[in-house]
Amino acid sequence: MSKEIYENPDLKKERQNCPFNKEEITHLLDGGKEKTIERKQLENYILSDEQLKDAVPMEYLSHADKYAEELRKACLLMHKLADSPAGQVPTLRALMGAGLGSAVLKEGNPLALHYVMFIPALMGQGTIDQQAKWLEKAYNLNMIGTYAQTELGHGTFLRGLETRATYDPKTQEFILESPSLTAYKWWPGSLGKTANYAVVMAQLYTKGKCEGTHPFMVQLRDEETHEPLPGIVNMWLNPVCISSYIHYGTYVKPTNSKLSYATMVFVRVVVCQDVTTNLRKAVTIATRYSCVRRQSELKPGDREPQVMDYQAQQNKLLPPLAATFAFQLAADHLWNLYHTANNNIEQGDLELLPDLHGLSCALKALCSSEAANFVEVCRQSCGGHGYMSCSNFPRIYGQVTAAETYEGENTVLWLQVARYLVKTRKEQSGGLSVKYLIGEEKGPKTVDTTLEGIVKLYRRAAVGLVDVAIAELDKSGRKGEAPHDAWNHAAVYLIKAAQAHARLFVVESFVDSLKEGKLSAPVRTVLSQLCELFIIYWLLERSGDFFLCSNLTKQDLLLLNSKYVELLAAIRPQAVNLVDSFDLRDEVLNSPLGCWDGNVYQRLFDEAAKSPLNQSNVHESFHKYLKPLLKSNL
Ligand SMILES: CCCCCCCC/C=C\CCCCC/C=C/C(=O)SCCNC(=O)CCNC(=O)[C@H](O)C(C)(C)COP(=O)(O)OP(=O)(O)OC[C@H]1O[C@@H](n2cnc3c(N)ncnc32)[C@H](O)[C@@H]1OP(=O)(O)O
Ligand SMILES: Cc1cc2nc3c(=O)[nH]c(=O)nc-3n(C[C@H](O)[C@H](O)[C@H](O)COP(=O)(O)OP(=O)(O)OC[C@H]3O[C@@H](n4cnc5c(N)ncnc54)[C@H](O)[C@@H]3O)c2cc1C
Repeated sequence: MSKEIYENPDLKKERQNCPFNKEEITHLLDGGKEKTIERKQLENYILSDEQLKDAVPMEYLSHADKYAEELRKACLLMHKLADSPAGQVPTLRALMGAGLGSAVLKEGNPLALHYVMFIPALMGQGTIDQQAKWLEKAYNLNMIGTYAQTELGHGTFLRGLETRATYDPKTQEFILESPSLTAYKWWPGSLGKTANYAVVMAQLYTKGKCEGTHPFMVQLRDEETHEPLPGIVNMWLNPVCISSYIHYGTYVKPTNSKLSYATMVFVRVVVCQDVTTNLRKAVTIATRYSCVRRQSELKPGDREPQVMDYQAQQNKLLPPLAATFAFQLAADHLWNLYHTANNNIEQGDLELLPDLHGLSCALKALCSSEAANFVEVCRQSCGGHGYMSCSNFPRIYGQVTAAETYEGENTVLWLQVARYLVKTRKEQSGGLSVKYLIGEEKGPKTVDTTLEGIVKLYRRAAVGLVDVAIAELDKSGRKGEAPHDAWNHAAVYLIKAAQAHARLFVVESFVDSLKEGKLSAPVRTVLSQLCELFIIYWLLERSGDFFLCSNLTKQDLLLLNSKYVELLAAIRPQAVNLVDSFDLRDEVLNSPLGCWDGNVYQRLFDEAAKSPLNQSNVHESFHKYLKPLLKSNL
């Protein structure tokens, strides 16, 4: 007799009479029906493998055992990648996109940097010959690489990196050295114990002149014994300059000195997708739990309500739910720009490079910071159970907050965006992705609170805040301040302008995607409600920017507030159906709070029972420490 599949009755009720086709949204997020099929096949292929499951929860292992267990699974995963029926590269791309890696490797993937930075660095910066020599070896995992740029003393300021690569014309070799403690490479993933090669970013010196940071291929460990090569601690020999600019002893400048930063641009684009995938997990966990959890009293004398019926809970969870769609669509736009710009760069056309740099910095900083804030709100919305390690919120939060720092600390990236915006506005040229900065904003300054009207408000804020920042820079200049001091004293305005630009891009991506997309009427309705909710939410959160840069009035704001709470109520009935559309398997969510069947309490209890402390009634430490204390009559 088939075992009755339990489904929490409240969740079951939430799923009845769904007014839209969930699969249509799943296909939209996957990039089409075929992609959904491919993803589900990959998920089955990976998640059905018993050897990829944890014998005991990772949190109960020692540091060394965690590393060994993650490495065991990562190596097994690589074999499965190589044997994948879909092919290695499509499977890898699906693995990275679907957040599947973290479903299997919960403490982190010791081989992630090999795929996310080492191979992209070879592909983006290696010469044809170097790629012929190393790419196959890297794809076949005959070498494990990392990307070693950050040092103990420098992570942000690349022009300040201390590692030196001095070219010796006699031997035609580069001598790499770490001249000081602060020059030690620090932070690169896999560098400590896993990688045997690294792309090392170092200052290139030739004929006594520093030519700036360049990438070098360096072997770190013996391929057989894995022992560090001689002198590896503070002196490296025999590195090879990737995309060598040394021709017969003479340095030939690259067309753009920032092309050596290309790997970071790629990862910033990838990070936008990754933090969105993590946010989708957090929203799914919190939404399902909020429909299972009944607490307190809404109507005196009534049964305890689902906490999702509190407007306060909807205000916590529906903006992040909407954000997952907004960030996904913006990340898709950025990915397309990345490919176009990269193809052009390969043909020597660098026109889109500033746009790509500006936009990748903007979206990486915006998506990572917003996702981190929203994940924390999702955790808090689950009360005490949200604080448990098994809820998976601590791990998801750790992953998204890391993204606020790595690949360019967010503040530093905001200032990069501001530099690009100020230049575009002042020079009235270039800026293909910031066309609104070129020429004056036409049309009346009256405000209408339609979707189009709200988008116009975002544009006014984006261009207005750049002008406010420029006015500050000019004011400082008139006072005789040097440009670098004026820049530093305008930082607050510059960052606000950069953030307003990033939000405009996300808002326009969302609105334009709904206009262009071939959507059924029911899906268009619910996504339009989410879009309107999200752009009003952000406007209300940052109303000062809009008051400063448009004719927005107090009445407009009150009207938008009313519209916002109406949208909360309108979307509430579809919350579970929307997160079900993400099609995230329980193994990917990895949380008793977010499981599809809503059997939360039993699963929480089962998780707690796995703790080593729950394997006996009295832990041995009682006899060692507590009992003597109890007897000591202090
Ligand atoms: C099976 C496995 C599956 C695994 C799946 C896992 C998926 C997980 C997803 C993601 C995981 C990611 C893991 C990543 C781990 C982290 C890695 C790292 O952190 S690597 C190190 C990152 N470090 C940085 O980002 C450093 C930040 N600093 C800088 O980039 C630079 O110092 C700077 C801040 C940009 C300043 O550079 P610099 O001083 O040289 O330039 P400026 O003087 O400011 O500007 C001069 C002009 O150059 C332009 N510019 C600057 N940068 C770029 C660029 N990158 N591209 C193009 N142009 C650039 C700048 O705009 C100026 O132009 P003008 O104004 O003069 O025209
Ligand atoms: C989880 C994780 C994984 C990582 N993996 C790698 C890796 O694989 N390879 C690698 O090379 N690196 C890696 N890193 C290092 C990472 O790239 C750096 O930590 C990051 O670039 C920030 O640089 P920093 O640590 O020097 O911070 P700092 O720049 O020292 O930041 C300290 C403060 O100074 C401020 N600040 C710095 N410059 C400016 C400025 N110009 N204007 C205003 N404020 C400024 C920052 O905003 C920040 O508030 C990793 C980091 C983390 C957290």
